[in-house]
Formats: sequence, structure tokens, C-alpha cells
Amino acid sequence: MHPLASPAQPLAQPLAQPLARLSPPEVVIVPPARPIGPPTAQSHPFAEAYATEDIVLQTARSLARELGLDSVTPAAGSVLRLLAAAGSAKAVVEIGTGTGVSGTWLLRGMRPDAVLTTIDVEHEHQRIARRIFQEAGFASSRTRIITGRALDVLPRLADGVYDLVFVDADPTEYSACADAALRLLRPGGVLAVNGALAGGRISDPSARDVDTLTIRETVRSVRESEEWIPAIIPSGAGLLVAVKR
Ligand SMILES: C[S@@+](CC[C@H](N)C(=O)[O-])C[C@H]1O[C@@H](n2cnc3c(N)ncnc32)[C@H](O)[C@@H]1O
Repeated sequence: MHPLASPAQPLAQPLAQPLARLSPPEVVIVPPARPIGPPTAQSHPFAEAYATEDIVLQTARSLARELGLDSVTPAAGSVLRLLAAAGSAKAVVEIGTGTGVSGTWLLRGMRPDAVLTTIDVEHEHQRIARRIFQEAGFASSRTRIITGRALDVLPRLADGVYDLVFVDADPTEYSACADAALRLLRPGGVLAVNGALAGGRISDPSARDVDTLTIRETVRSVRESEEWIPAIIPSGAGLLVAVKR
């Protein structure tokens, strides 16, 4: 187990050494030779290699792998950073903290005074993410880390004040999360949903598993809604992005 993942080492305490020196060789990963994450024909190797990750992101990604989590790929992370920067994002909601890969990319695009509200049902994942955000240089005031199920937490968040909502948790809840995003976002705010290509199954009519069906329905309803200006970005597992009119 990676030292940062050990329950015996409280992540709330500051690191005594730089993160690079804490990482044993087996978890210090080199930039990928092929796309990370679920295989998709659309995720281009050059786009993945173009988005380089530092030791903090590499460590967060490595810890996610140990926990069996799929983090956003570097290319998808760079798109999230771009969306946050393009919108001068001051308030962002993330559904699915994981170990903090996507959160770190988002924070790096957000304004210096911006706050990331990140939700996850697993406290253990968030304990690691909190430490990753700290190691990435973000003050604790820059993150609001809420433990709970997305559909329980989202109704408690304020209407119309968020610049970006990123969804990367339970695919069967994607439609409900997109509906919640419409309420949470200001006009001109952006929704981004990870996994929009459903692992390459999105356009395969014979794929009728519950995750694919829900993702397909979310992609369709966002495209047909008068309230969104949508696009699919085929980076990583695929991002459904949509601007709220
Ligand atoms: C794919 S991982 C997120 C990865 C993260 N976005 C990243 O790129 O670093 C999905 C996360 O969603 C969380 N999750 C699953 N179902 C959830 C739910 N209903 N509400 C909140 N979080 C949930 C899991 O515990 C897991 O940490």
C-alpha cells in the first residue's frame, strides 16, 4: 500500500518530506505510452501525451489505481482545466472526488480565489484527495470536501451560483446529476460529464447495460434540451460538455 493511502498515517498532518521522496519507486509512474483509463478508439495517444502530469498528479493517479478507481485521463484533465480557465471559474462542483486527479486539474484552471466543492460517498478516497490538494499547493480554504451520496448532497447546494459542474461518479445517476447541474449553474456555466462514450459502447445499439443506457439517455436529453448548448469532446473516456443558456 502506498504510504499516503495508509490509515495509520493521518493525511491531515503535513508531510514531513516532499511527496516525491515519500513515493516508493513502484508508485512513481512515468508518462503513459498509451492512453490511461477505459479504452476508447477516440482517445488519441498524442492528446494524452500532450497533457503532461507532475509528480502530484502521477501520485494521485497511482493511488487511484491501487483503489481500483478510473481517474480522468491526462487529456480529459487538461480539458477540465481549460474549461475552468476559460470561464474564469470561481465556484465549481465536482461529483466524484476519487483521489483528486480531476480536482487538481480543475483547481489549476480556476481563479486563485476560487473554491472547488467536491462530493464523494467514500471518505477514504477524500482523505487521500485532501492530501493531494495540499501537496499541489492549494490552501484548505480552496476546497469544500463533502462526504455523501451525490443525490443527497446536491439539493443542499445553492441555485445558479456555480460556473462549472463536473460529473464523474455513478453513471446510473448521470441524468439526475445533469438535471441538478441545470439548477446549480449560472447562465453561461458549463456542465462536463465524464465517460460520455460509455467505453466505446455509446453508439452500439446492442449495448443495453444499465450504465450505457443511462449515459445514452443523458447525452440524448442534453442534446435535445433547449436549455443546453452541447458538444462531445472525445478525450479520455469522452466528455459531454454543455453550456447553460
Ligand atoms: C471514477 S471515480 C472519480 C475519479 C475522479 N473524478 C478523478 O478523476 O480523480 C468515481 C468516484 O465516485 C464515487 N461515487 C460513486 N458513486 C457515488 C455517488 N452516488 N455519490 C457520490 N460519489 C460516488 C466513488 O466513491 C469514486 O470515488
